[in-house]
Amino acid sequence: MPVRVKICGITSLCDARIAIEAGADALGFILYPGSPRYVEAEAAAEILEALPPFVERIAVLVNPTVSDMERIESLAGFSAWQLHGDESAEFCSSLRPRKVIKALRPPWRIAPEVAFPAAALLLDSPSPLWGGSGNRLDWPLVRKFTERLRQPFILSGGLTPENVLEAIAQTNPFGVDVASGVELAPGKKDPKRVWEFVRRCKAL
Ligand SMILES: O=C(O)c1ccccc1N[C@@H]1O[C@H](COP(=O)(O)O)[C@@H](O)[C@H]1O
Repeated sequence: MPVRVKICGITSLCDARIAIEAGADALGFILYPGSPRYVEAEAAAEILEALPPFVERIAVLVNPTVSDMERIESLAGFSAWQLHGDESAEFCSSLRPRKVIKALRPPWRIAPEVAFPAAALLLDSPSPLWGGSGNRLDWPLVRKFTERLRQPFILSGGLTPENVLEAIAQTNPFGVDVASGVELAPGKKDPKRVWEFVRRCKAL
């Protein structure tokens, strides 16, 4: 199965179009105010309205309340929710039927054999800002953990056009997710790096 690619930290329609033209499957919008890639829900909604179909639109949040999510839902049409904080299994379960991607950082405190109530897990590296650190995960450790996993997982954390093929070869993820590794500056994508990242993933 071809690996799915998410380009995260989109803050403008121009960058969204670059990622789509490059062949990305999903775009991520950081709705967490502590991030240098923060985009207000109203601004994200304007970008989403201009996007073509068949592109996943992911809202990235850190420890949201249900009412935060309901407010965003009233403004913008996201297709899935990437929860990047300390959200519990019970909280994720309560969000059904929304599609949840739950981000986890090592040390992983879940048993991989027990399905977590989320459409997918996203494995990221530790970060003081919850995400977008550019720090790489220990891929052999990821492999060991995911071998027993019973649901799709997305690899993230410090991926770049230069290392993504090695990361995929070592971990065999359902998808890959990149924010800082394809940027000119936080919140501004580098078109060449976006194209190169997607091209390498899709050439597999
Ligand atoms: O990118 C951010 O600023 C961010 C902030 C808060 C939560 C998640 C965030 N991004 C996610 O972090 C990972 C890894 O990013 P990077 O490629 O290492 O820069 C990725 O899943 C983003 O979706």
